[in-house]
Parts: sequence; C-alpha cells; structure tokens
Amino acid sequence: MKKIAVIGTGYVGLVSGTCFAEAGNHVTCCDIDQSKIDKLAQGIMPIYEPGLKELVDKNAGRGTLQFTSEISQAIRDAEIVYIAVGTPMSVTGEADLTYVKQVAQTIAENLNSYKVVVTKSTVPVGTGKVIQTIISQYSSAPFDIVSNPEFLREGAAIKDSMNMERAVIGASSDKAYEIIAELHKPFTSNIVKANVETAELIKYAANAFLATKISFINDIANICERVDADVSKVSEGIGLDSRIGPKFLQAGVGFGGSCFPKDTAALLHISKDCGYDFKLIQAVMETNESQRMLLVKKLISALGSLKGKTISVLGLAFKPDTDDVRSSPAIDIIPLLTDFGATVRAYDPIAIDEAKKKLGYQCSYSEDPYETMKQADACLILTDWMEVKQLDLHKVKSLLKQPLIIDGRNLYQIETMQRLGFTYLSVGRPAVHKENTISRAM
Ligand SMILES: NC(=O)C1=CN([C@@H]2O[C@H](COP(=O)(O)OP(=O)(O)OC[C@H]3O[C@@H](n4cnc5c(N)ncnc54)[C@H](O)[C@@H]3O)[C@@H](O)[C@H]2O)C=CC1
Ligand SMILES: O=C(O)[C@H]1O[C@H](OP(=O)(O)OP(=O)(O)OC[C@H]2O[C@@H](n3ccc(=O)[nH]c3=O)[C@H](O)[C@@H]2O)[C@H](O)[C@@H](O)[C@@H]1O
Repeated sequence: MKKIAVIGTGYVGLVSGTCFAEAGNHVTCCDIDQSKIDKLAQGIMPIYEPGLKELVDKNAGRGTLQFTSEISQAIRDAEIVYIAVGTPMSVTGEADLTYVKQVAQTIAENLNSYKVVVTKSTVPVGTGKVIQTIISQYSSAPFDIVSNPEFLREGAAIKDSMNMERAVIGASSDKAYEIIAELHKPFTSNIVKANVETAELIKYAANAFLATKISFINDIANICERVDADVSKVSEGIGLDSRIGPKFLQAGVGFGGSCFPKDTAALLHISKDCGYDFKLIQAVMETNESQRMLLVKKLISALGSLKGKTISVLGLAFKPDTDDVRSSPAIDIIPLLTDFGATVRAYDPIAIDEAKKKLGYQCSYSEDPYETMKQADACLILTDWMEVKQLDLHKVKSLLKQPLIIDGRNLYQIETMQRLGFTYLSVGRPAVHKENTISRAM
C-alpha cells in the first residue's frame, strides 16, 4: 500500500488515481479547480466515462480515495506524487508547460521527505530534467524523477488502466524504478524500462504512429474515390497481415480528441527543436485537416449551395462513449456550415453541454436524432455512436426533405443504402445515388 498524491483531476488524473486506489493504495486526487473537487466529493463525475463513477464511489466509500484542493498537504503526506495536469497546445503548436511547472514549484515547496515525482502528463522530451531543476532550486530534500506516460483511451479508460497492455517507466534511479514498477504489478507484467527521455518520447511516438495509420488510410480512401475502389476492403485486405494489424484503419472525417492533434503538433516541434525535419508527421497533420474539408465539399457538391439549407449533424463528441469535444470534427465543421449559410441542427446523446461551451448558439441541439432530421436537406454523420449506427433508416428517409446522407464514419452498407433509395456519400467507398446508381464518390 503506497500513499499517492495525484495532482490534476482531469481525465487522466481521475482515472489513474481511482485505479491506483482500486489496486489497494491510498490516493489523494488534488486539483486547483475547487468546483471540480466539490463535485467529486459529492460523487458527481466531471467527465462522462463508463464505469468510472462506480469505481470512485467504491473507493471513496472505503476511504482509499480522497479529493482535495489542499495540494500542499497532499504532497507532504505522499510517498509518490503524480503530475497529471494538462499540457495544452500553445498557439505555436508546442506543448504548454505552464501547469507542469506550477506543480513542480508546489512540490518543491512541500518536499518534506524522499518522494518519487512522476510525470503522467504528456510532456516534451527534456521536461523531466526541467522538473528536476525546478525542484532542486527550491529544496534540498531527496527525490527522484520518473516519466510514466499514460496510454488510456477515452471511453475505455477504466478497462485500459486496469488491464494495461504495457507500462513505460523511465526513472532517474533504480530505487524509483522499483517503486513505480511495483505499483504497476496489479495492472500489467509488460514493463518497458527506459531512461526518462526515452519514456517521454515513447508517448509521442505511440500517438503519432496511431495518427499516421489514420491519415494513411484516409489518403488511401481518397485514392479509392478516384479509381472506383473501396477503402473498407483495402483496410480488411491489409489489416489481416499481422505485421500491419486491423486497428486504426477506419477511414473517415479524420482524427480528433484532446491528444492526437496536440501531440502530433508537439512532436513536430520537438523534432524542429533538435534540428530534424520530420516531414512524415507534417503530412499526417495536413491530411487530417483536409479530410474535414472533403466532407464539407461533398455536402456542397450534393446540394449545390448551403445557403438557406438545413443540415442535421449526427455526433458532436470526437468519438463515441465520451462527452469530450476537444478538437472534435463537429466543432471544426459546424462553424463552416453556418458560414456557408446553412442552419444546423445537431444531435449527440451526451456531449451537448460540452459542445455548447464551444459552439454556443451557432446551431440548435437535440438528444433525439430524428428531431434534427425533420425536413432537413441533408444528414451529416460525424461520430460513430451506436445510436447512429442503429438508426431506423426508413424513418430517416421519411423525415428528410430529400434522402441525402453524407457519412464521415462509413457506418452503413452501400447495398442497404442503394436498396433504400438514399443518395449516400461516404469516405473512400462508391457513392450511391437515389436513382439507384453507384458511382465514384466525387
Ligand atoms: N485525456 C486523455 O485521454 C489522455 C490525456 N493524456 C495527457 O494527460 C494530461 C492530462 O490530460 P487531461 O486529464 O485530459 O487534462 P484536463 O485538462 O482534462 O485536466 C487537467 C486538470 O489539471 C488541473 N490543474 C491545472 N493546473 C493545476 C495545478 N497547478 N494544480 C492542480 N491541478 C491543476 C486542472 O484544473 C484540470 O482539472 C495531458 O498532458 C494529456 O496530454 C494522456 C493520455 C490520455
Ligand atoms: O494520449 C491520449 O490522449 C490518448 O489518445 C488516443 O486515445 P483517444 O484520443 O481517447 O481516442 P482514440 O480511440 O485513439 O481515437 C482518436 C481519434 O481517432 C479517430 N479514429 C480512430 C481510429 C480509426 O481507425 N480511425 C479514426 O478516425 C477517432 O474517431 C478519434 O477522433 C490513444 O488511442 C490513447 O492510447 C492515448 O492515451
């Protein structure tokens, strides 16, 4: 049983802190945001994540998980201090380390005994050294630095954390490595031991590689549209090769979320800073941006113009099973539609409150997908929610002014849409026209 302080109670801090408690440790989750702490103390989750509330309630109930804004005290009481604050993208693309440095300063001011200071936030290579310098400037107490990046996915965060595929531990001493390796025994036996810098880079390499797979398949999808090929078959055909694997080969509107866009931009900066021209990652980012626009172009070409048209947008979250809308395709695309003169009605089962914070009243919102379709000129699918996959397509057809669906997630079978008489334009697959013909998508 270790005494752990987790600083930053966002997605990562809350989920990892809760899982450390579930594994038998005593965890204090801290945040400067008092309203977040107050809510958590009352059992109200600040994020939507399947299974999280049950686990928080269980561990808070038995006293192994606590929430506080008294960060100094939590640090003084802990043997291990986890830094899990945000590292948002700055205007120039690199990771903004303001919050990490603030926390390092607070740790330095409260270092009353030996502690292992662990970075879970995604931070540029060299940040461990920066934290070490800040702490040693203000304190002479002994401490070690560890980089232990987080690989959880939103929507599957508890499962990913309780059954990690691997843990990466980059420690400044063997003693610190052993402490953090021991902490991870209940979660995985695959531990990658590295130096601090390597561990920091592994996190960016992992996210950049996954983002590269997505942009690669989107580029292939764009070729498919020009040569009458079907990208879903290409994904199947290459994914069955175990060296390639089937995951992250789903073509569509491009990746979003709080990490892939920010971490690819940060990796580009890291490479520039060390004098390397990382052309591949630049191309991955460019493909992702243009993928959003391709959907808007398809919509415009199908409708002639968007002026005066009503568009039903299905999905605001960047992926299913989360209310996170950070860098979500919908948040990028809806303002473009309204700029072109369209009226937008948006559906999402849980992300409406978060989307309103970004989009305000640029569109209307509904938790009923059919409500957004009544007499709409087209339907645009942006999130692969199960609720959208399972729509009653007969009802959809009867509600829309004309049976036009632009699908940024390739949710439906081409043959079904042809049989039902839709005009159906997806990504990298043959286009279906309501006259019952199939052609290239553009
Ligand atoms: N969201 C995700 O799925 C994943 C995120 N990451 C990385 O983990 C880090 C955290 O991400 P999120 O949890 O999404 O961030 P977030 O932005 O949702 O939460 C960060 C929290 O830190 C708090 N905070 C900021 N400064 C503080 C301070 N000085 N003292 C105490 N609390 C402070 C904020 O109030 C906020 O509640 C980022 O570096 C991110 O790249 C890594 C893997 C997955
Ligand atoms: O560093 C992070 O924050 C996390 O980023 C991603 O997790 P997450 O952003 O939660 O979601 P993913 O499931 O990876 O999806 C990211 C985006 O890619 C898109 N995507 C994913 C897969 C695919 O085949 N095609 C595709 O367009 C999704 O729709 C979504 O917009 C990584 O998968 C996690 O391992 C990592 O810890």
